[in-house]
Amino acid sequence: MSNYIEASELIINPDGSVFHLHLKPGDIADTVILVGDPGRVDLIGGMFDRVELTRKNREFYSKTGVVNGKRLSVVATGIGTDNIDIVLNELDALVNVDFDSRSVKATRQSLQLVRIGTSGSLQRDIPVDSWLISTQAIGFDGLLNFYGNSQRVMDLEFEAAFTSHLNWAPRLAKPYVVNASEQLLNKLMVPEMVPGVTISAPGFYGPQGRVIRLPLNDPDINEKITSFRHGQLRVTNYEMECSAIYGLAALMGHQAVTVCAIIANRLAGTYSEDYHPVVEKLAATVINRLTSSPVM
Ligand SMILES: O=P(O)(O)O[C@H]1O[C@H](CO)[C@@H](O)[C@H]1O
Ligand SMILES: O=c1cc[nH]c(=O)[nH]1
Repeated sequence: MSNYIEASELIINPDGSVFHLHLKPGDIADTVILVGDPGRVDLIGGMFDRVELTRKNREFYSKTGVVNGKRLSVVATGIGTDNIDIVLNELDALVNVDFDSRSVKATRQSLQLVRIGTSGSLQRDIPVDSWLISTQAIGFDGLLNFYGNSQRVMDLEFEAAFTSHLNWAPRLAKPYVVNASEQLLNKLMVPEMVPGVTISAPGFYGPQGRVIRLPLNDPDINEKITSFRHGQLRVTNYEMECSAIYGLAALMGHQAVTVCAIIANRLAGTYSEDYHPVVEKLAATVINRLTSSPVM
């Protein structure tokens, strides 16, 4: 069968679960909340009316349950877009690959993927403890460039304006710009939510312009990012996963959105006194919006 996916390409564990996530087809809901911190899975699982299953392997900790009569899953991705490559490919395989015949199903299923994360602000007027929703993501990680036809989901005009403003260094991966799902943006847009454009960086320190001991390749990079404008849009924050979630979701036919609690303001040099209640209220709000009425 030409469609056959070899054992080395999609690794299925002896118990029938997928290699890293240790989840089996049917274990995940249509709506999946993605969090970086595995500790946030217990927080969100604690908001479920009933937990149906819990799985854990490495940093990939998952729960599926029911809230307000709607099935939801929460999956910890760990940190970084390299982990997102694993999580998105395995979640997609769980719904779109027949594990028995090892072939792609004739009918594709679209998941709703909602990342609840933490982030650092790049604009002075977006203070710590704000909530931010990412209308677009800019990937500094380069992950999406490995996939075929990926330019079809990229905003190349935005990319060109951004790289020109920053005088983008040729040794860095080409940044890519991808939009969030319009439907999920509308669903989660509450008055407290600040809309913004989010950079996903392939590191927390140098790649986000932080200097501890090592100097930066471009010491002015954050100032240039803060001053960049593309029409009405400005770049608002750094985190480490959103670009790959938006990019892979768009290529695979899933919907995705990211909301973050701002825990640091890079211009003011401030850090939240305690961001945990901010994340908890954000998660409760997201779950309420996702389960209070049909999303589709
Ligand atoms: O709080 P999470 O979801 O992990 O998100 C942010 O926090 C981590 C860095 O401290 C990165 O994963 C970044 O994206
Ligand atoms: O500044 C920050 C804060 C949280 N997460 C990040 O990636 N960067």
